[in-house]
Amino acid sequence: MTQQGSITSTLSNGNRDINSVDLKVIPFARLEEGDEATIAALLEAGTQSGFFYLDLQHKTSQSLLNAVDDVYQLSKSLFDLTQNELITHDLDVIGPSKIDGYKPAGRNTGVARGKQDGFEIYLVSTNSTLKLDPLDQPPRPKIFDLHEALLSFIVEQLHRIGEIVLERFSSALQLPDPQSLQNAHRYGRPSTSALGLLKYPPASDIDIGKLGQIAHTDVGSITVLFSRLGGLQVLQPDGEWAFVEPKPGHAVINIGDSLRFLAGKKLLSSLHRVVPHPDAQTSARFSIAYFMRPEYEAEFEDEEGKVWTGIGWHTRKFAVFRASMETQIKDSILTGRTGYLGLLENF
Ligand SMILES: O=C(O)CCC(=O)C(=O)O
Ligand SMILES: [Fe+2]
Repeated sequence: MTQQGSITSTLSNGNRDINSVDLKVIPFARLEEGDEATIAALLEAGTQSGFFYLDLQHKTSQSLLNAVDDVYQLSKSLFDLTQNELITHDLDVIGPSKIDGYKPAGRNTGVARGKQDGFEIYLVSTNSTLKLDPLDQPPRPKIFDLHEALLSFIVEQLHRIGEIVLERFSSALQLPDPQSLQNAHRYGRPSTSALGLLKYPPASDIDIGKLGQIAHTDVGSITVLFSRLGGLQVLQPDGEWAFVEPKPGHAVINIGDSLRFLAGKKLLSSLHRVVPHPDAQTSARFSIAYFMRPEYEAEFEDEEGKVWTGIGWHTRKFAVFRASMETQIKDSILTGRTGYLGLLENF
């Protein structure tokens, strides 16, 4: 059986061959105007792969692409701060939801046996960007306050992209309640959504005990990702891992657990991980991810028919991210598969 996402091409990089996946490309402008062929392609990507490229090269998305460039600069400056400064905003200390603050490398399990994770992340919750609770604004590095307008703009734009994707999935899947997906993600309602700034060190500068990001399905609904260097890999139907190469002017979008569950398990929450890429030998890899996640009280059923709230599933999943590999392998929460962690071999 041929499945979208199973076709790989081999890129040549120096002496190394790199397996990469040919994802569907969905032009956002066509999706927004409701073009039927584009919606059909979206549905195919969502049901057969769970990943696609969103083409943002139309002139109406130029200001968003400019904002993404500005957020890269912000992210570089942020991670130039000392560890001592960043750790004063420790995400595990700021609050139980882990949606605001800094996580240093090494706090989670990593992508190879015996390793911890190799990436830093700073999360800015959408609740705090939109000031949903003016009394609960976690203190953050000054650089964010200097770029408040940029953060509000990009969150609004990326949330809007998420809403369009939800609307189109909703109609294409002919869900019993045509508003159910949108109603679980209302803009301005408290949710675990967040903008994530991630940094992976260059291969030349890797700490021996820390590597990449462990294989996982995303906890939320839609992840909109931008990066300039490779490293992200998806598990394909044939069981092989393949790189999702970055494409200028495009975002990489993937579906997470919450959307899969909200859509009656008709969409795939694809397994992915981050490993060192041959192109990232000497440069650090920065990625920008908008994690669109359901409202706290949205409800859905997991694979076994157990009912969760948005916040409940989030809390459950993050406990597993922090657990040992022995615990992670015992159930399907992290990867959607019991007994499989998708570790990088020979490391
Ligand atoms: O950095 C990336 O490319 C992917 C990050 C990711 O999968 C995540 O943080 O959930
Ligand atoms: Fe992810």
